[in-house]
Amino acid sequence: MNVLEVEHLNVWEERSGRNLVRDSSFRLAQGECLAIVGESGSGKSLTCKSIMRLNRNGIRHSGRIALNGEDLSILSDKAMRRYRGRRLCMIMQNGMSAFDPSRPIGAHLQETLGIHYDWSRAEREAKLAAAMIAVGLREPAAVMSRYPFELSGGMLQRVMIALALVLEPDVIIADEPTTALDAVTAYEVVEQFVRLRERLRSAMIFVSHDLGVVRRIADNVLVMKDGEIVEQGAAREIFSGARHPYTRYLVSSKETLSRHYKWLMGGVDVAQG
Ligand SMILES: Nc1ncnc2c1ncn2[C@@H]1O[C@H](COP(=O)(O)OP(=O)(O)OP(=O)(O)O)[C@@H](O)[C@H]1O
Repeated sequence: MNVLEVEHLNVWEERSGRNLVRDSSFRLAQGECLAIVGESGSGKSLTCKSIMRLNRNGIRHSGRIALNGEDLSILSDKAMRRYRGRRLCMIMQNGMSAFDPSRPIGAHLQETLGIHYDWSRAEREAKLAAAMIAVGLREPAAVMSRYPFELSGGMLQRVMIALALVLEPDVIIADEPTTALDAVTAYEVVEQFVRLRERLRSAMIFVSHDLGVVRRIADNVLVMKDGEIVEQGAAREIFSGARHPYTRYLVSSKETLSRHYKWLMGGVDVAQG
């Protein structure tokens, strides 16, 4: 069975009636990673936020979004809040905006786990510490005592990945999680996402501008343009034989970045890669 099914998703601005995402349908199987690519403003984030029911006031959506066969649109806001984090986990582009700036990271993480699990404080702390070590944060106690602004972008992304490891959601939605990072840190963070998938076998939506990253992590790719899906299919096929001219344009225009990424990953010669 599919973990997530999105059927005929439409997103629009209430005030003007302007369509922002049109008739979008896709599915996600267990353990699958689906990349959503497309230029800025094509509707990638609104698609993710609609699934999470996190769109701002003034943005409406319709269509069927089902998690393990259960239609999410019939859930109350309270029930949906319980699903967020525990079953649907979103990892944002900017780690800083995901955490409460006025409290140490550990307090925020403890509270999030406390909402979803009946563990004691000591259990929560032990699980968080183990997950932090697993994602390469060597001194969990020190990280937990810091405020968000005291950690780098790469560390904040690792903290969010560690939290996802403990929460074990059914679906992880990562919205451009590496865009704000330098190339080397982005590479390390992508590798943590790869490991996260291997460990949890969760389904994942990975939004990215960087087709090099998409090649590394995605099984399937969905291409958006002006609020519509213009192409979807297996990542290998999209990269080798894209049918839509826009996808071909994306693939060719991102080749330079991909070469740089391959070079970082495996020492492939930039000139040849
Ligand atoms: N709160 C909002 N109110 C009105 N329009 C919005 C709102 N949020 C997004 N939009 C519009 O919806 C369209 C799609 O936005 P979205 O953020 O989903 O794009 P995106 O593909 O994620 O882009 P990026 O790669 O820049 O994040 C854009 O035209 C954007 O201006």
